[in-house]
Amino acid sequence: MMNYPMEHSSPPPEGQGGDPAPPAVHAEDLTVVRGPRTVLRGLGFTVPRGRITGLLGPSGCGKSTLMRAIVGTQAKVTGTLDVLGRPAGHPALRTRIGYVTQAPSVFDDLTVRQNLDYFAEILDPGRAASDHRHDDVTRVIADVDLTAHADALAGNLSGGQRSRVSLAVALLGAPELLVLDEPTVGLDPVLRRDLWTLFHSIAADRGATLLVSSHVMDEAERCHRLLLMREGEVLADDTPDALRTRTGSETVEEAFLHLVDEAKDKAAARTKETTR
Ligand SMILES: Nc1ncnc2c1ncn2[C@@H]1O[C@H](COP(=O)(O)OP(=O)(O)OP(=O)(O)O)[C@@H](O)[C@H]1O
Repeated sequence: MMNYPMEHSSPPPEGQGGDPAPPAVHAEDLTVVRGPRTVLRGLGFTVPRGRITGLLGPSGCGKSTLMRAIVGTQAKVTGTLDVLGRPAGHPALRTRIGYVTQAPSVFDDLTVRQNLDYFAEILDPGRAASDHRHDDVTRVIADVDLTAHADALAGNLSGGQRSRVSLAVALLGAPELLVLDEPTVGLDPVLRRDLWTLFHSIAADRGATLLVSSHVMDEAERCHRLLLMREGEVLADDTPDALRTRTGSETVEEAFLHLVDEAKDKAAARTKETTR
C-alpha cells in the first residue's frame, strides 16, 4: 500500500476576522427518516477541513443518506447539521460543494469534454468566462486522467472511466468540500490507487475537504480520519491510528469488528437492565 502524508502542516483555514473557520461538517443529534424507517439515529460528529474523512460501514448502514443530508438533497432531516458554517441545504453552499453519487451522472451522447463544457457553463455562465471555463475543463480532465479520452463519447467509456467523468464534473469550480459516494467501487486496484493519490493531492494542494464513502475497509487506511457507521449510528469518529490503538487491533477492519461487538454487548446489557 502507498504511504500518504497523514497530516499536513499548513495552518487551519481562517474565517472572516481571523476566527478559525468552522469545521467542514458539524452534526448533533442528526436524525433522518425515510419512509417508515429511521435510517440515521441521533448522529453527532465533526468533519475537519482540509482532510480526507472516510465514511465506512456495511451496505445499507446509511452512508448515502448521510451524504445526501450533507449536500442538502435529503428530506426529513432533524437535529443540527452545519456545512461550511451554514445549515445544510443553504443556497450559498451550492457552488462550494462537489457531490458525486454512486450512479455516474453524465450524458452518454456527449463526449467527455462536451459533458464538462455543459456543466462548466452552468457553473460559470457567460461569454466573458469562456477562456476560464476552457482552462478549468482541461484541468479537471487531466486531474482524472482522461485527457486521452477527452473526445470519446461518454457512452463508449468503461464504467470506471464514466465515474471519473462524474468526478471531474464535481471538481469544476474547485469546491471546498467534495462528497464522494463510493467513488472507487468497481475499479481495478491500479485505478483505485491512482484515485486515492488524486484525493490526497486535492486535499494537500487545494486545502479541500473530502468526505469519501466506502464499504471496503482497506480504503480506511488511506484516510486521515474515519467515521465508522453501522445500522444508522456512528460507532467511531477518529483517526485510523487512534482506532487501532484503542481497540488493540492490527487493522481498521479488525477495529471495526471489535467496536461492533462492543456495541452489541452494550445493547444486550441495556436490554437486560430494562427487563429486570
Ligand atoms: N426510500 C426509502 N424508504 C425507506 N427506506 C429506505 C429508502 N431508501 C433507503 N432506505 C433504507 O435506508 C437505509 C440506508 O440506506 P443508504 O442508501 O443510506 O445506505 P448505504 O450505507 O449508503 O448503503 P450502500 O453502501 O449499499 O449504498 C437502508 O437500510 C435502506 O434500506
